[in-house]
Amino acid sequence: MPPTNPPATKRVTARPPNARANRAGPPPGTRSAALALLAAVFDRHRPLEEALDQLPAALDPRDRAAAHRLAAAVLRHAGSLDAVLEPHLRRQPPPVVRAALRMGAAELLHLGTPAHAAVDATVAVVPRPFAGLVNAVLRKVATEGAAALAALDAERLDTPPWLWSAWHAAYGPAVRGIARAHRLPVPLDITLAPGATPPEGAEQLPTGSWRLPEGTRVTDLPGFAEGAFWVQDAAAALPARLLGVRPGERVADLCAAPGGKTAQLAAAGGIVTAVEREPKRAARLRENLARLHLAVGVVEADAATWMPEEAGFDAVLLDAPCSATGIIRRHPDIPHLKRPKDIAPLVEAQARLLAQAARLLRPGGRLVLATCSLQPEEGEAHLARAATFGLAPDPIAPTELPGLRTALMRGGTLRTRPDMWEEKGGIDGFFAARFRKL
Ligand SMILES: C[S@@+](CC[C@H](N)C(=O)[O-])C[C@H]1O[C@@H](n2cnc3c(N)ncnc32)[C@H](O)[C@@H]1O
Repeated sequence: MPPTNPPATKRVTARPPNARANRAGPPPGTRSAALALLAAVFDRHRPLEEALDQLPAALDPRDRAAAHRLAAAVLRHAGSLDAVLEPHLRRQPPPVVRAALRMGAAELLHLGTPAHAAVDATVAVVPRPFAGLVNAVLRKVATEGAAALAALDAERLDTPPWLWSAWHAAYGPAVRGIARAHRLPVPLDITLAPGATPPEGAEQLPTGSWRLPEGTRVTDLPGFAEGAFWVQDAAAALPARLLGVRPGERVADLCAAPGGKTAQLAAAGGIVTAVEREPKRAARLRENLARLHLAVGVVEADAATWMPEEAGFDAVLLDAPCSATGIIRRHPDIPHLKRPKDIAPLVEAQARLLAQAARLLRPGGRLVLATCSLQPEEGEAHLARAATFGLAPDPIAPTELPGLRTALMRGGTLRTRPDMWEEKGGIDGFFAARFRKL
């Protein structure tokens, strides 16, 4: 379905992103908060989003955003930062000191914090016996770090070897572009509600999404609270569009929270039932839909077994749970949390969900399967399986992907990768395929 651009009625103005200048680095309190985020990911293997939710409620939202930015810089560059730090360390420091060193080095080498501020503030958050070490090492990094970093293969160092091998096998030399994209700042993409006008400074992408500069805080944008738009990467906006929902059609969205795609389906006029298994995530889905003033039936259930009294849906969207290796740009904790052994159980769960999605459709009904993964097992490998569930391919046409023809694969499936649209600021990695029920 081609994107529809609502007529402009009024323009709204965004507060400039990162309004605080970087004269002295991040505001006070953020480095301790960033250390807490890094400990959650590196030491306890918990997702960054969860750790962000657990920061003290009293933390100023700007400090929270700065801590997030700092932690994200460390997670994005951890391998190359370690390689820069290593020559200056005689023995392995304790985890909190290692995290602080990575953080100080990230400020010096990636965030443009002045050397004195980065060094002094990092020294202040480490246990006293390590203050001298951290001071000495970061002073070295301040003077020699940039040259050391330039001499490294940072793209490779910042990519877990198993992912590099898998992406090289799937995409050949493009693996380097993918790894490069993971190290770059990421713009903010939004989808506009029908009839809403874009925030000032937003640029429209060929596929219909709107893009704002990196560092824009969405909650600061006029129109956010009123439900004029929602956050959604340009690639994430494609699967629901490809379903081509018409007003009045009955639509099931099987793995729905936080609800970006549900919102698109409802905004297109579908009568939508959104299924979500996790109660907390279902609550967030309801909140988001309320902000957007969209009426959707939300069901808390396992979509692999959910069967309503009245099935026979016109359209089903299955945005299946996956390894999320396509969204590392926005979630730099993923390479530190996922392991090769995580893929097989996810593929199995996706296959069960696909079988059930097929059962929910009326004959002739449409299904879009999507995953935000770059692993072919979680995408292309499902095509052969779909045939056994009575699903026939419904190839995507080139005209449905304006400006993104390179993402259209043989057989009419979609495969976006983070190295695409490099000049525009990149795009997340998604797989999507459309089917018709026989
Ligand atoms: C990839 S996310 C969905 C993103 C969402 N479609 C959007 O656009 O905002 C997958 C979601 O599916 C949920 N989920 C995972 N397995 C499920 C299952 N068996 N039944 C229902 N929901 C499930 C997860 O809790 C998660 O919220």
